Amino acid sequence: MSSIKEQKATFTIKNGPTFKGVSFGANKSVAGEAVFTTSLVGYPESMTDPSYRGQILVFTQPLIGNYGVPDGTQRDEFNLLKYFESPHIHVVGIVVAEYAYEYSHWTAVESLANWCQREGVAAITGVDTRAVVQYLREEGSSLGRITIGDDMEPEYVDPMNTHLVKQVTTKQPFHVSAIVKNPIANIALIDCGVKENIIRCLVKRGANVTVFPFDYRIQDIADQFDGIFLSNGPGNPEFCTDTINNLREFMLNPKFVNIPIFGICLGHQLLALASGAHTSKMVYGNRAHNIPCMDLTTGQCHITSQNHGYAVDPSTLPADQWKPYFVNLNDGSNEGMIHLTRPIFSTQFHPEAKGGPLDTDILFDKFFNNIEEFKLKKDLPMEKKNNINKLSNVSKQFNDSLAKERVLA
Ligand SMILES: NC(=O)CC[C@H](N)C(=O)O
Repeated sequence: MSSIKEQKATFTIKNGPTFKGVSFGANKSVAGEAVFTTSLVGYPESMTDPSYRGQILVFTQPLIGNYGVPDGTQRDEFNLLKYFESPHIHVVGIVVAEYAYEYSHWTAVESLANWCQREGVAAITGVDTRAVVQYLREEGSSLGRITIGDDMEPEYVDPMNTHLVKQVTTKQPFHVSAIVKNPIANIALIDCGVKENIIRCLVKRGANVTVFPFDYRIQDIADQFDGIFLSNGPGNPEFCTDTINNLREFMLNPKFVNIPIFGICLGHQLLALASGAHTSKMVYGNRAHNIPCMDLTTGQCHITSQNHGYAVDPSTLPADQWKPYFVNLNDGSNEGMIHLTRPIFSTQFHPEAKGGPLDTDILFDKFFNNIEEFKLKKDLPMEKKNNINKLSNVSKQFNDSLAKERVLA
């Protein structure tokens, strides 16, 4: 139960309506981009997803907080955070219709209110979130602010004008071990704000994962790995010029034509930009756990988890190299691309789905199949050629010398 004393709060959309409510979070007025998610569960995961950096998140699920907040420091067998997608909250504020002042769940260690207060995150309850969504759907994504009590109204700030990836990327490389005797692959992951469950989806399949900062020169180390992963992350993809340039150099180097790549969300957008395609801001974005996407190679529909405000324009994909892989069956937007000749593909949605449906988890298996094929193709001396377990030569010494979790500062 929360011990806060009731304090009024106001949620205002720039050039739009004002909503009066009650504060249940930090005593701190905030400004950011107002976005909404229609997901029914998963507020701890969404709020700690680095892709939400700088945003005010409006939950359309009317009752929020009823299952409290789990212990964000607990780690699993891979030393990954068990319940959170990164160690801290990335949204600057949350807006809910009805905050559940009483919570109950076997994993809960504190209330959503306490967590927001500890993390300096504003929270307002009593808002007609249906009206907020109606407004945002008509007018498109907008800036917003939450003002606590009689505070001075904070200036509106557009987080999309900042290099948010720089803020959330690991500051040094780190290594997550597969904890099996014979790891099946060494994967290099470019961290633009990676979610813990993406790393988990890789290590639980038996790969060692070395995570590099967003601007790490992937083209200098790629030949020591069996696969490259490009992570999700916040903000406008066009800000990540370092990553885009590195990827472009990588793609142009004939030495790397057989290396598998898999990119998710921002990773998909960066791969598209590196290939010469364009991205643009969507009207209000897609944030939900139930978005139908069709696999254009099979005609099958999958229900997907999403959180993005930008999209790739598929008509700008160089048609001699790429084809669209998935399409959104609600709004027709691009949901992925696949290379015509190389083992490279990417998705706009989140196959790791934390939270959300696991329909597209098979895409991680597809990435691992590509890795197996790549290992078979490797130009090894004849006597080693049939040894499919022959791993790339990333040095154990290098991995051992690295941090074992993301480096925040
Ligand atoms: N989840 C993500 O990676 C989001 C990608 C990008 N920041 C967008 O909003 O489109």
